[in-house]
Amino acid sequence: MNRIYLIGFMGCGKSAVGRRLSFLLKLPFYDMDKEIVRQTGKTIPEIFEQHGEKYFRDLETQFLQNFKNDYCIISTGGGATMRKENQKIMRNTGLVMFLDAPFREIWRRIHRDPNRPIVRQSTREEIEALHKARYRGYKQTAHITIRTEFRTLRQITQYAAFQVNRLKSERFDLN
Ligand SMILES: Nc1ncnc2c1ncn2[C@@H]1O[C@H](COP(=O)(O)OP(=O)(O)OP(=O)(O)O)[C@@H](O)[C@H]1O
Ligand SMILES: O=C(O)C1=C[C@@H](O)[C@@H](O)[C@H](O)C1
Ligand SMILES: [Mg+2]
Repeated sequence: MNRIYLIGFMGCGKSAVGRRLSFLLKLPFYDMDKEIVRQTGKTIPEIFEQHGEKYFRDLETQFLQNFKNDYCIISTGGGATMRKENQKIMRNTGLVMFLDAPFREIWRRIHRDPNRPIVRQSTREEIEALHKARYRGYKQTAHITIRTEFRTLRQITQYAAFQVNRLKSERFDLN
């Protein structure tokens, strides 16, 4: 139990909070999407186009199975909590924090981004339905849910750091 996983829908703030938390707690930061891009030498849209979504989901599971570093912060892909297998690995190897942002805010942040194949191919209603369908999975996977509405990135990061320090003595071995 010595990693911190940030989970949640696309655009909820995982990368932005992860970077700040990494600085505050002095722990290295890994972005799962970026690691997959680095390992495959392909962009995420390329992976989806050339190999399909299932292949990308397998890469996510492989990343979680093979990742060896401890004492770090990992920002996960927005769909990485869909598989039970992935949920298990995350809960068993770290503290899992769900950044819970309201859908209208998420949509405002992601709808023009060309690097998100799922958003590019879908309507707002479809993405909202996906958010709804995944919500329970995020809640179930997380040890802690952080509601981000009306909070700045700084406030969210400080709250996350407070939770890490609070839980450290109980079950989270970061020393
Ligand atoms: N609480 C917040 N207040 C203001 N801006 C925010 C907040 N959370 C995130 N943002 C901004 O929203 C955008 C999306 O955030 P970010 O890239 O961190 O999301 P993400 O969860 O990593 O998404 P993905 O991994 O799917 O790309 C960024 O420009 C980020 O600075
Ligand atoms: O929500 C999703 O299914 C995804 C989110 C991104 O982080 C990437 O992992 C990819 O674009 C798929
Ligand atoms: Mg990100």
